[in-house]
Amino acid sequence: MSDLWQNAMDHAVAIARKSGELVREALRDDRKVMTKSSSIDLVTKTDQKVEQLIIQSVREKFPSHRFIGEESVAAGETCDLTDTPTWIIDPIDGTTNFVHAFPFVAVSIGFYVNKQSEFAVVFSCLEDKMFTARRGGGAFCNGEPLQVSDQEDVRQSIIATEFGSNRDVEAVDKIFSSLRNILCLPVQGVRSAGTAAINMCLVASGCVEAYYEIGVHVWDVAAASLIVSEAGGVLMDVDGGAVDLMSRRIIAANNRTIAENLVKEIESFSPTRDDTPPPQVNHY
Ligand SMILES: O=P(O)(O)O[C@H]1[C@H](O)[C@@H](O)[C@H](O)[C@H](O)[C@@H]1O
Ligand SMILES: [Mg+2]
Ligand SMILES: [Mg+2]
Repeated sequence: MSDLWQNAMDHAVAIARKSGELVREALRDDRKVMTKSSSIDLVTKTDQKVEQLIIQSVREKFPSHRFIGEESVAAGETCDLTDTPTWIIDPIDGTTNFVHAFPFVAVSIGFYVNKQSEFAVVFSCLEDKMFTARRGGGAFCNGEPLQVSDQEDVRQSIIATEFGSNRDVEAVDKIFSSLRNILCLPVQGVRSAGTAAINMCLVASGCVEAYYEIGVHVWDVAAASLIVSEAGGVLMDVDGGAVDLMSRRIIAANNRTIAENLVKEIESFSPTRDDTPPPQVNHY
């Protein structure tokens, strides 16, 4: 039977590759930085250009589809996931890396129908690694199948996490307290690639056992979540419940045992959800 979404997935791979070329060119010539919510929440013209490129090209081919894009939401678009086919886009995952030429930068495209992930593309454009997954069809890197690590012992694991862009002291204290608990289990190592999507692809590749973060956004994790689950991994909320992509909290792990070990050590908190409507402005 033919795959209903094959055409869309082929387009996602092609446009992610083209976007990656644009990112690589910009890395050589144009990394002018602007800020969003704070002095450490960075955006560049390239983030905006890539998001526009992806949205315009998809709109031409699939006019009825909807979008959730990081830079469109920053510009005031809503962040609602409905049953309509929706492309969830992070044009540059790892903007701070991009600005500093730290070599992990990804273009991330997730595709959801009826709120279920159908396919995913994460292009780690400086490593030239194209990660893909199709629901029920497995996960791949440059066409090679991916499989999570079979490690069951957290003490023999590497855990990835990030510090995010929240510098609120209470949140930073919780982040450090969780990190301290996990380091002192002890685990064999803690790593940060600087991008949620690549951290999760490292889980899918079996290089790290788990990744967790509080403060991510839906566009950071929408694509890589399917890549992790299709590689045999699990997704969990930091309190141990089912993951909710709008909640800005995630554990992506090779198996439940490792994920549950992390749940015990993480001091959780709840950032403002991505699907919270913006405050109403009264024009009297
Ligand atoms: O803003 P971009 O798209 O570069 O993405 C984010 C990363 O992916 C996070 O894991 C990470 O912790 C950062 O906060 C960063 O916001
Ligand atoms: Mg991102
Ligand atoms: Mg981004």
